[in-house]
Amino acid sequence: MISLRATDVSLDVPVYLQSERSAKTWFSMLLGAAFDAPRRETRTILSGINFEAREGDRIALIGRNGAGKSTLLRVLKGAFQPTRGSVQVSGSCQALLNVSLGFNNEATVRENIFLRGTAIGFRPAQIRDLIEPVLDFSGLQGKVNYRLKTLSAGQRMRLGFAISTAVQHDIMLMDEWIGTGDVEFLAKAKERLSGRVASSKIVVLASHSAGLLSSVCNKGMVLDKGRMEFLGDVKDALQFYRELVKADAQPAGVV
Ligand SMILES: Nc1ncnc2c1ncn2[C@@H]1O[C@H](COP(=O)(O)OP(=O)(O)OP(=O)(O)O)[C@@H](O)[C@H]1O
Repeated sequence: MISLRATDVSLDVPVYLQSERSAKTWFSMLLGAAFDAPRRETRTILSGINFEAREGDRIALIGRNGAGKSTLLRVLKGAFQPTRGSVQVSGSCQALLNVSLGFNNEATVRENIFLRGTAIGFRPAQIRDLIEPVLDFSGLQGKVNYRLKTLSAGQRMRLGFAISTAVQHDIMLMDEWIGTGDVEFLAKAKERLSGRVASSKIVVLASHSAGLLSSVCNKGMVLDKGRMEFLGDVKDALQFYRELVKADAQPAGVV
């Protein structure tokens, strides 16, 4: 049985704040910048998140910039350890969060397929079988022995995308759709993602596009300042979010 459960998940991170400078001269400002010790504070980014996703659930993560969507995806993937609470994952999990994770600029394309494949959790034998399909999908057959740093940004993105999506998993965690790359690759990438989403048992997708979220997802979770404010049908979640934003835009004192 495939499932994804977050139990009372909270995440605190340390932040280092530089004190406000009101120096009168550029020299005292320079001295302040060099010698003022930053103040350490703890900031809560996620607070008390509880939910369980089961087979067939496609959850839209909805919220303003900085609400905690990407952070929650990273905690679900295990990239960040929650400060309190726990995450239980049953099934294989693919995260499309950072397509250049595990890349090394000095290594060749072939070596990077190994590096990235290892970072994702593939075994060496599995990675060897993936080399040809990855090169084929990314259109980089002619560049297999080139160093990564000689590739364009779009070619690197193609490579990262081709590796990350090479294998179908049970659970898919995604942050927006990949926006770079040329028109031809974008069409290919969308087709592959649609296939992966359709064959995944559980999907969690963070995006600001209401159209995309309502076409892919059946449930929606609204995050605000790291708290889960709503979980339910995706249309109700989008409506809840619109009202939340509208209420905050009202002048003080207006109900
Ligand atoms: N490593 C970190 N240290 C300190 N604060 C962080 C760290 N990572 C994220 N934050 C803060 O956590 C909050 C949530 O960030 P997150 O990237 O999860 O937001 P988001 O909802 O995905 O936003 P967006 O829609 O802009 O992508 C933000 O206020 C951000 O500044």
